Amino acid sequence: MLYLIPFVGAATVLFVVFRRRYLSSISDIPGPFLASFSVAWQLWRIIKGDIDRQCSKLHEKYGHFVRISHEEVSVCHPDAIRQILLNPLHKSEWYSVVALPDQRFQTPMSTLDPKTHAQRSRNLAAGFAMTHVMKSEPYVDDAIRLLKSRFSEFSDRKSVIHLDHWFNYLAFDILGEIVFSQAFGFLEAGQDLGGSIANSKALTLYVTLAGFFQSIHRLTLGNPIISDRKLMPTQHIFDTTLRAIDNRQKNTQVRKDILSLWMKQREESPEKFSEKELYGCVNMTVGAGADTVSASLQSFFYHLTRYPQHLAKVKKEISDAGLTDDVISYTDAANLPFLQACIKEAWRMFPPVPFALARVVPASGVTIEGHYFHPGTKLSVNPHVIHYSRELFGDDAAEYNPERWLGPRAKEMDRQFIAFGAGFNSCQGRNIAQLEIYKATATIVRDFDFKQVDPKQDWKYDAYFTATPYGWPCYVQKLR
Ligand code: HEM
Repeated sequence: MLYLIPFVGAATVLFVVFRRRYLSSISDIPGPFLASFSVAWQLWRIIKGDIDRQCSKLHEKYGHFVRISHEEVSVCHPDAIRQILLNPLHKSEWYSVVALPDQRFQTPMSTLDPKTHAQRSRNLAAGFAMTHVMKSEPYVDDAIRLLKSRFSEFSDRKSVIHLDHWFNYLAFDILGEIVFSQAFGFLEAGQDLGGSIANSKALTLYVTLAGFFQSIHRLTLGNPIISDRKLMPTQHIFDTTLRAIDNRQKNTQVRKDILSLWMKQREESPEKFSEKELYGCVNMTVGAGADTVSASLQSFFYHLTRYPQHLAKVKKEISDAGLTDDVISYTDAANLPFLQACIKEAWRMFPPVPFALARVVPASGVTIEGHYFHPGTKLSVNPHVIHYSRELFGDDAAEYNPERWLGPRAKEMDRQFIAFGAGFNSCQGRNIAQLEIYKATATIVRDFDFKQVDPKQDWKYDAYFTATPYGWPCYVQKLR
């Protein structure tokens, strides 16, 4: 009888493959062969680091709907954002993995249903509110001032600078100030202290893949027994968070930072905000708020060095506005329309989260362009795919053209702009990101010029859940 086992195993696999490929409610949706019966295509493209570009190519070939796994359809359609992200639908199981280091550390991001998500988000709202974030502006100024002085050193020495490193140091240090009342010290040290930045890339790849294997993840590396022994690959970022909390306790000059507001919230309603949840949320904030900002700043300068006409125009706008403060204020930067268009276009060209934001079709089903999707199907919207759609952004969608945000179609395109996601799960740190990015771009573009060591060399990046470019060394020249 034993000799039958391989045959029964093979027959079962063939049956599952046949059923998924030919008898599923999404069998009529085109896509790669592997995706018609498994998640193998997604895993392979994530490991290759090009899932965003591959998805865009497939939409170019097949149109509005592409089957990217046996149970998931990527949608690139004028109604996609309204029907899928704003609806609001439950998030796919994938998101559970972002409870780090294990499932006891729940956050809004790891929460799948919109109701519980809203309740968890309320705990964090005061800390992320613009009125509170703005109180940190002087400390953001300090960090930008320090970055300027480090850039000046590179300029004086005429040595090569890697902006991916320096923008990450800036973003981490600002997070430290805003969340823990103290910079992490990356800018001061001029290096990746403790390998935090290098590790966060490995962590992102691990998390992006582990999201497809929740049960295995929870039984193995995402198991409390493992995480309590600090053996998790995700441990590094958690250690960074714990160290920052520890240092904050010793700090006699703690301000009313984000952590103080969240701790107050927990004191008032401990039943609604557990200690583990608080730690999870701090961890999520540190994890979400550095690479994304570094990617945004890089995209701004990378594209402007390649489009001198836009660079000249943004410099002129700042000069005409007579902004002479050593660090330009948030309000002044927010009032420069062309600068704002350049920033937005940088986000459009390079959304720092270039991954399928997947939601689950509810019992009532979802119909898009007459196509009925059955309950349980995963529908996803990928910011990169949407932003590069010629149907949504015009024939020049692949071109960096900030003028598009000042033209007659700007409002219409704005509805398709999803660098920060959309709906209940959209980015809660957007105010912080905007504060630092508006100020840093305005100040640095006014005070420095960058030239790529090899102007023909494209940057590199690996698209996991987030993506941060690298590999475009520059020379920097101080202007004032
Ligand atoms: C330009 C920089 C940033 C971009 C483009 C960005 C983009 C995003 C995107 C696309 C999502 C997920 C949406 C989804 O899954 O549907 C997200 C979630 C999130 N981001 Fe950001 N982000 C940025 C910076 C930040 C910063 C600086 C922080 C905090 C300091 C932050 C905190 C968060 C949090 C907490 C979530 C989870 C939201 C939730 O599930 O309720 N982000 N972000």
